[in-house]
Amino acid sequence: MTTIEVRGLTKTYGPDLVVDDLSFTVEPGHVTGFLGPNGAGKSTTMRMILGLAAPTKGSVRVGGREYARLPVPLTEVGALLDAAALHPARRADDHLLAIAQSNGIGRRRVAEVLTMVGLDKIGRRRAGGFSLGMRQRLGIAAALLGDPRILIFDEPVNGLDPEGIRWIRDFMRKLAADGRSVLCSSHLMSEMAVTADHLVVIGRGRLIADTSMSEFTRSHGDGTVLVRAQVADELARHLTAAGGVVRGGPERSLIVTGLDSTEIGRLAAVHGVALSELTPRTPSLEDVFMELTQDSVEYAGAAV
Ligand SMILES: Nc1ncnc2c1ncn2[C@@H]1O[C@H](COP(=O)(O)OP(=O)(O)OP(=O)(O)O)[C@@H](O)[C@H]1O
Repeated sequence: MTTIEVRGLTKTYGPDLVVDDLSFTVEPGHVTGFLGPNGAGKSTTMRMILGLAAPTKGSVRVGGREYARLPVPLTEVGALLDAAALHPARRADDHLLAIAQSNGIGRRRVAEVLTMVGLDKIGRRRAGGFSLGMRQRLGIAAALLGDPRILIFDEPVNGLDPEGIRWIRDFMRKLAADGRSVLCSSHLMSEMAVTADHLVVIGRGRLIADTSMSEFTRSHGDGTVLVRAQVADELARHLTAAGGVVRGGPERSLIVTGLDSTEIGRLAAVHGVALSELTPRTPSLEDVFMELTQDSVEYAGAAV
């Protein structure tokens, strides 16, 4: 079994309810994006999945068992929580070897994971001199040591340059394509839009959405279509007569609601109106996310 099953998970710190009756399942073969505004409870949830924090209520099963009951956890689940958690004076390969040996994993696997993350040429260098991108790769190498079927990444692309972001994105997608379960937290919506297949969205510790990426934007979309025609006014009349709601868009375009692009194309053809553009518009993941979580952000900025 390669799933993560979170059931009724709850965590309080003193009077603060940080994770509130959260239930979701992370399935193999997908990158599951774990989204939420700052302070939503993502890291706390991940720490409970990994047995680093005790739930106040509820349960988590990793590969069918509680983390504490996994005989060799590293072979079941690998995690990148904080890439800065390195001994700066230690060489990269020694860092990995220490983790490997304490889990009964051999030296050969250290060389393998260094190659997988592209650090094989610099494995003898001290981690203290590594860039953030290299540290992230080293952290991922550590997570892969036990060849686990489940991987958890907490904000893996934070602070990385575009090349580093692309590398991590492609790597996560490859891990999922191998049939692994990948759970990746982020508050970067645009990044998740091109990385994740499935989304679990939380706000103030509560589940807001648990859905496929396409369903997420589709079900929350306003379903507008952008249309351009030489005779925009005439087209607008026909569309309105057919039950559409039409308003002016950028650069003399029309934004239509209430009719889909097939229907608009058909009406244009029937009335002999040539179209130069017909674009269904789904809202960006960021738009949907902002709308869904607006009540659950910790500190909202004033409009400027
Ligand atoms: N050990 C702790 N003691 C008290 N409060 C804590 C502790 N750990 C986390 N919290 C609080 O729990 C809330 C959720 O924090 P958490 O780090 O899980 O959120 P997050 O979604 O990962 O946020 P971010 O995107 O900012 O990392 C925050 O309000 C935080 O201050």
